[in-house]
Amino acid sequence: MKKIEVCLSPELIHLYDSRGKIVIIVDIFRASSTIVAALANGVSSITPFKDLNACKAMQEKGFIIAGERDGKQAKGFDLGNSPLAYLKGIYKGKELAITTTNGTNAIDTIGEEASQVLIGAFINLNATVSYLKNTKEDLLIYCAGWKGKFNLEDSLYAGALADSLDSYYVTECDSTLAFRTLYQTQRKNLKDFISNASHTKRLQNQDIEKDIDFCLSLDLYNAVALVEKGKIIALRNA
Ligand SMILES: O=C(O)[C@H](CS(=O)(=O)O)OP(=O)(O)O
Repeated sequence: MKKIEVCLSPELIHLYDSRGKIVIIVDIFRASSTIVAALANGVSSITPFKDLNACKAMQEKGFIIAGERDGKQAKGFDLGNSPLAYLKGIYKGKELAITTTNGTNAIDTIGEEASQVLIGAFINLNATVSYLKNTKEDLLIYCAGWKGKFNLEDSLYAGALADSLDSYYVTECDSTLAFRTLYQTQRKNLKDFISNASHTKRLQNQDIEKDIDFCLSLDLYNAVALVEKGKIIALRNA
């Protein structure tokens, strides 16, 4: 049977072997939610960058550029890191380049040894669950955390995904067991529970409560986000 594991922070990723596995990267506040929202609202592809200047240079190539550092829109960029910026198909058909504090950094650390790399968010949880049910490989859920530290919202997403896939995978991984159980106890109270998280408080100070609320909404979209040859694209479930 397939196996599932959860890596709670980029500082721990060297302890995991991603060879031949599906790796799903999660950064609920806000990069992975923003990536899924952008693709579901018609952005044709998203190229993630670790480096701010490399991302900015993509503007000359006709890309829309989104840049965020410490929760704020980076200087000279078209957009910051808000998923709400992509609603109503404003950027439909456009190519996007994006760099964020934690999320695109985590994407950068996963090499080509993984069999597939997905990007996960609560807003497409069920779509990702349906997709993964039909795959053969083991699964590694990789939480982007905050500046190397563990965070609650990414870990609870990992618990939600593990819980939804319970009959499809086995696990000997303690972080999977811990967060599946925490999700089961908090699932009816998820928004309130995560509102205590450090990252929620940090972003609330930046007046982006609407983003937080959006990122914690379940199953708004049926698109699955897949990294392919350095770009993130949408797969739509049948
Ligand atoms: O803008 C965000 O949501 C965060 C910024 S911060 O590090 O939490 O201040 O970036 P992300 O890469 O999406 O975690």
